[in-house]
Amino acid sequence: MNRFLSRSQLRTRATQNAAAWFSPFSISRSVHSLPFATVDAEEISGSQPAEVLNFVQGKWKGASTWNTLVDPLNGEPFIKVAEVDEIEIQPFVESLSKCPKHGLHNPFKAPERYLLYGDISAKAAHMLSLPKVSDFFSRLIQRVAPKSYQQAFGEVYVTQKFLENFSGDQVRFLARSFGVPGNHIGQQSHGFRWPYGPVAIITPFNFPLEIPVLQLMGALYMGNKPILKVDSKVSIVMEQMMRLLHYCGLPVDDVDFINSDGKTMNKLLMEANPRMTLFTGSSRVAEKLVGDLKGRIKLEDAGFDWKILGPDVQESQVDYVAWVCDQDAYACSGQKCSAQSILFMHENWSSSSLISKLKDLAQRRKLEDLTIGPVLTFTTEAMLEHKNKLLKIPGSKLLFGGEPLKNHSIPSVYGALKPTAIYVPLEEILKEGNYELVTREIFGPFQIVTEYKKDQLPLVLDALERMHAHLTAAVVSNDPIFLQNVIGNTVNGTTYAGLRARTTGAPQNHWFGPAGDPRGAGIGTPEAIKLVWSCHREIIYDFGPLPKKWEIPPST
Ligand SMILES: NC(=O)c1ccc[n+]([C@@H]2O[C@H](COP(=O)([O-])OP(=O)(O)OC[C@H]3O[C@@H](n4cnc5c(N)ncnc54)[C@H](O)[C@@H]3O)[C@@H](O)[C@H]2O)c1
Repeated sequence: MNRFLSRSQLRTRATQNAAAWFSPFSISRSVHSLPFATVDAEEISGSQPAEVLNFVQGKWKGASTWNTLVDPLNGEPFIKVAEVDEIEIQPFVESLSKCPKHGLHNPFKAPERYLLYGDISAKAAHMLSLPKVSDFFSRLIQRVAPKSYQQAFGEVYVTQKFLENFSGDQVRFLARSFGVPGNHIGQQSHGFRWPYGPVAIITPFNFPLEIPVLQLMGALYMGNKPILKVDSKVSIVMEQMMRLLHYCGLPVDDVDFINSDGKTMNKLLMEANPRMTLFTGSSRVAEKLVGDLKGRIKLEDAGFDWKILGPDVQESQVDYVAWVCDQDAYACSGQKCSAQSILFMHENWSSSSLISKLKDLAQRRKLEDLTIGPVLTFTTEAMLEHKNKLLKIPGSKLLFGGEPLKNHSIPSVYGALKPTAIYVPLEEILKEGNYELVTREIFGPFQIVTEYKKDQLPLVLDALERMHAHLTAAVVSNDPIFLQNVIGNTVNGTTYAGLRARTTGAPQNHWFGPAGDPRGAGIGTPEAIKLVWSCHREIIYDFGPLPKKWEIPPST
């Protein structure tokens, strides 16, 4: 999609739709500004820096420290985040502790709030459907987590559709219970979905809107009171979304929103003792929090996501498969937790034009439209060093990329690398000394490519068995026996299978999350919400009456 063309189209539609939503009095205002927003995504700059606040106990609040963020595209200081430090966490701790373990609502308490959240979701979905609003969030995402307009818009769109899915009565259906007849008259057991009460949500930088909104709303739907912390680099997006949610009727006491560094948040968690924490981010921090929180946590952590190209190749499909590989590995500059990290090609594919087509597609990515852009958690040097280590493995070679981006002003705290692919022989990957290096997640435009011969599928499966993260995967084949073999011998939580299989794609219509780990969380679907944000409670009704002539039996 051409960014400028699409934005002007969006603007026209925005004017029409906004007129239907806002009162006649506010139409002219809505064309120029949004009723909830406190920033203009286009205007934020060194001379007009934006400010990001915290929200606690029903009020927007500053902090004693302002963390200044630099524009990832030019290094200009452009956003000031009020970051709470360790001695300022008390209001957040108190606010969370006001919520009882049985939550703000449950099937026996304030059930009207299930309907309230259906209404809030419907209104928020409608707001996001207004092109002016979706354009605002897409641009704001681009400012802090540079990705193409279409990728940023995708986040807004998924969020809108998710909110539509949980409009009307759908929130109360999440809390659907079931009953089983008992052993005698008057007895019945009922299973209920119960909230945890005070909970915490911690999310990373790469999806500034989608991940926090989907998890936040899931937590609220089930009756919890969350404190939400988004990576400060991008928390401006969620700060503005909080304002939109308040505008759509979110009760101000239901959610606290905090900006802080990881250490302060860690301390807050230890003091506030939330009954459940949902962590999305690196495995390093995830494992630390599992210990600190004594296991009261669910994880969406690192992904070293794989794709296997099966034996069935038709030349007419090569373009398509190459295009999906390019999108999976390099869209959002490889900064999706579902990004393709390693590609296992059957030898039939290596003899096709796949790699040369993949190289052409990767090379048409450019900084101007952000189809390639800054890497926010790896420097260029760190990625080049990783490349050099890989190239020392016997038989490995650079397929393409492997150089810094040119002609840019991305600050050196961030990375800037051309889309890169490195071939490493399968036998070498499996060697003890190499395996950890090759399967290290590089959160950037970086993938490993390897080849397997027709009798080497067991080696591929061995490589997959040894991985520690099992998030997404793709098995590109329409051969049912091949698919059965690979799916039956692996565990990834979100696995695409078939000729059109991809590793990325976390829409609202299917489960997204790791498998093979009892701590694994999920996002997006009713099953994910129920699993992450509620626990099972069984009420066994036993009303009687007592049998006639009942007598006290002997002790047992
Ligand atoms: N599985 C998923 O759904 C998913 C989605 C997106 C990203 N990720 C993963 O996230 C990683 C990239 O994000 P990142 O590098 O910013 O992750 P990160 O773990 O460094 O940070 C994630 C969040 O945790 C906070 N944090 C850091 N230390 C903390 C501590 N001690 N206590 C509490 N909070 C703390 C950070 O401030 C941030 O908000 C990649 O590994 C990627 O695969 C996973």
